[in-house]
Amino acid sequence: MFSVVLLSLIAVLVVTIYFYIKWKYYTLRGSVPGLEPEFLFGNLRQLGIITSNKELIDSYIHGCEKMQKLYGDIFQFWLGANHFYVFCRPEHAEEIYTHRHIFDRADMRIKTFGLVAENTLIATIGSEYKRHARAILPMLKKHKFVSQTLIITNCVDQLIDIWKQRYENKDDNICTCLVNDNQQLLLDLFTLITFDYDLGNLKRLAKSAISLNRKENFELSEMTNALFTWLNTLKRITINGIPYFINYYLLKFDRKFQNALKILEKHIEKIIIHCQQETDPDMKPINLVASLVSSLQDDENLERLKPEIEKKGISKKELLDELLGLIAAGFDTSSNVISWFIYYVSKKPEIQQKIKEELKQNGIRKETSLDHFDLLNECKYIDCVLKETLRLAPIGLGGFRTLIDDTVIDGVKLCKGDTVLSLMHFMQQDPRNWKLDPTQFIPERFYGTDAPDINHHPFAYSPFGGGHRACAGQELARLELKIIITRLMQFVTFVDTPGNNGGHRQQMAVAPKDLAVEIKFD
Ligand code: HEM
Repeated sequence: MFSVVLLSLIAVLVVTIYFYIKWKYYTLRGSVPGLEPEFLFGNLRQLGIITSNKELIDSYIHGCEKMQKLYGDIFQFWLGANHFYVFCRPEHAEEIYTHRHIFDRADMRIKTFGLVAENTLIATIGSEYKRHARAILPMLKKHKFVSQTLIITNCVDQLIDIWKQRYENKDDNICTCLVNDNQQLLLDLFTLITFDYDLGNLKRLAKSAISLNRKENFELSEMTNALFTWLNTLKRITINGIPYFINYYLLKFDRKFQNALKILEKHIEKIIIHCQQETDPDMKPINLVASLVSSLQDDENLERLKPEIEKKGISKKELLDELLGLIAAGFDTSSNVISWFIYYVSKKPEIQQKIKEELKQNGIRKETSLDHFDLLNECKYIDCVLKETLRLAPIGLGGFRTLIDDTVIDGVKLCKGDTVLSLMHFMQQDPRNWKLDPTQFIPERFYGTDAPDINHHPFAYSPFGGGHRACAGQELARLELKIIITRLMQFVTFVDTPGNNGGHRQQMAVAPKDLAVEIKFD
């Protein structure tokens, strides 16, 4: 009898919890249109983004685009358990990005990043954010990197040599692993210029190209492997639909993830020691890691006891999280932009030709070393190509913000705690915002003072988000991408092939699913 009562009570409890979670997390709110979400999956399965066993088969961007077609410019959306209101007009973006006292970094970002690196800039707000920003933001300004041009070109040169080894004068000369190649390029390059640390992936890639002439037989470095485990975990917890506190405990017992963290801690400890040995404490920090290391707290225990507003500097754990967060934010985005650039220009040889002519006109030939970024100042067409790539490439959804006060956008009442998304990618391709066909890759839309789309609405184009929480690395990103594009165009031409079909593959950012080009060496 007792056990029957107990079982009944448990059953009632489970059903109550189920309905509570369903009501709290998975129910349409107010009058804003949207698809009634499914338990755990939200709208992801309904929109064909994931399968029933949570395999990602399409990008979140396609999902949001389908919703816009169904419901118009304002709708609600569930990415797993994460609910947000989506806004699709530049006027909405302006409202969201310019009112920093109402819209701050989104809770879902704080919580998901917080599970894998709770102290990264991306996952902090208020005084804690300001303390981290003081150590990081000044070091991500463009002028801090212009002297690193040679490091960037050296990395690109290594990759071009790898391609030569693999494809020059070979029958099988179609490259289908560019997304991976570009990831290794950006990982090595990013850790070198920001942390003065060589991950050695390009060297490994080169070795495998020489010894086996096969691109698949390539072993990642220990740190890169751990980094990918960490990134995949971040991607998984973003979409697995499980409430945060359960994910928190699942991660505590996830051995693969915990091992990866230990490996990352070990390598980052090495980076810190190397940096401390190399840096003169009386000199100004010369790179990002040096700035972070110089901000390390003298007495962590003492700082921990202070209220946040009085804390100074960052702890060692915070430094580890910052480095991970910056790699996560910086490498996947930039490497996918390069992959999309290659995809778009392989379809338009005339654009590659125009870039090459611009380089020649500015005296930049094959043998010209790009040791001064100033050399590229006059290459305005390349700027337009990069701008157009960032407009069309489906890198991310846009800016997420959580409200810290009630407000109204375009007649929609929003409450403190609600999360909104300014759907940047959609706006960048919405025909209402562009004169020339926005589905086409046309750098000329921005080229020259009277170019057709030069006077677009300022908030119709925001690949780096906007406002006080816009991308912290955008100056670095623009600089490294311009140098990479230039260096590639100094030496190679990308030629379209029958398997070069594009499509979306959702990683942290979105990569082209089928990128297959012939690489011609000029
Ligand atoms: C083409 C490359 C990149 C793209 C398209 C990109 C895009 C973005 C976007 C859309 C956001 C969200 C902005 C918002 O919510 O308004 C963001 C945030 C961020 N990005 Fe980037 N990013 C790129 C490269 C980088 C690089 C190279 C770094 C670092 C070195 C970086 C560091 C960050 C950080 C730290 C944040 C969070 C800022 C904050 O929370 O205040 N990003 N990025």
